[in-house]
Amino acid sequence: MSLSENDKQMVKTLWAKISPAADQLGCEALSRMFLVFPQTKTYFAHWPDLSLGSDSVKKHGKKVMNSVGEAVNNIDDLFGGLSSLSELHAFQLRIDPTNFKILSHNILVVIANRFPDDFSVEAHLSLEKFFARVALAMSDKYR
Ligand code: HEM
Repeated sequence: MSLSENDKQMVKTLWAKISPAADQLGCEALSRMFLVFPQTKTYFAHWPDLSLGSDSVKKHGKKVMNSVGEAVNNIDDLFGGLSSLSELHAFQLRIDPTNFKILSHNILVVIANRFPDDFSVEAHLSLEKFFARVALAMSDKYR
């Protein structure tokens, strides 16, 4: 399933609106992921503190959302744009790729929660498709 021009425009417009809050969104998305899907915490056992809104979670949330912003900038070539991150997660970090869907879902939830007025049915659909592509692109180097 590929992104239509309309999807791309929708994602870019929504991102322009929400990106000033990206750090906060990233922190909330990770915090939710750790609480709701605790199996994801095993990859971060080396962090001193995985609790809701800890410094490590804040710092990492910022990094993750920076790369989501980069993905929006590379929306016409998501696989190219995310290839080195995919490689890192596949070969150095050894993350099971099913987890990409879990994190993407949590990012979607926090966007809906923090920006309910912008989360129209159309925006939801385009964002859902975008994150499905991001998750797929992040899984690309595993093969
Ligand atoms: C949308 C999907 C994701 C994006 C865009 C993303 C992005 C990133 C970025 C930018 C880094 C930092 C890389 C660096 O320092 O060079 C990173 C590190 C990391 N990611 Fe991801 N990530 C994603 C999904 C996941 C998932 C689902 C997991 C595990 C459940 C995960 C586990 C890790 C771990 C363990 C690190 C290293 C953390 C550390 O420095 O201590 N990532 N990720």
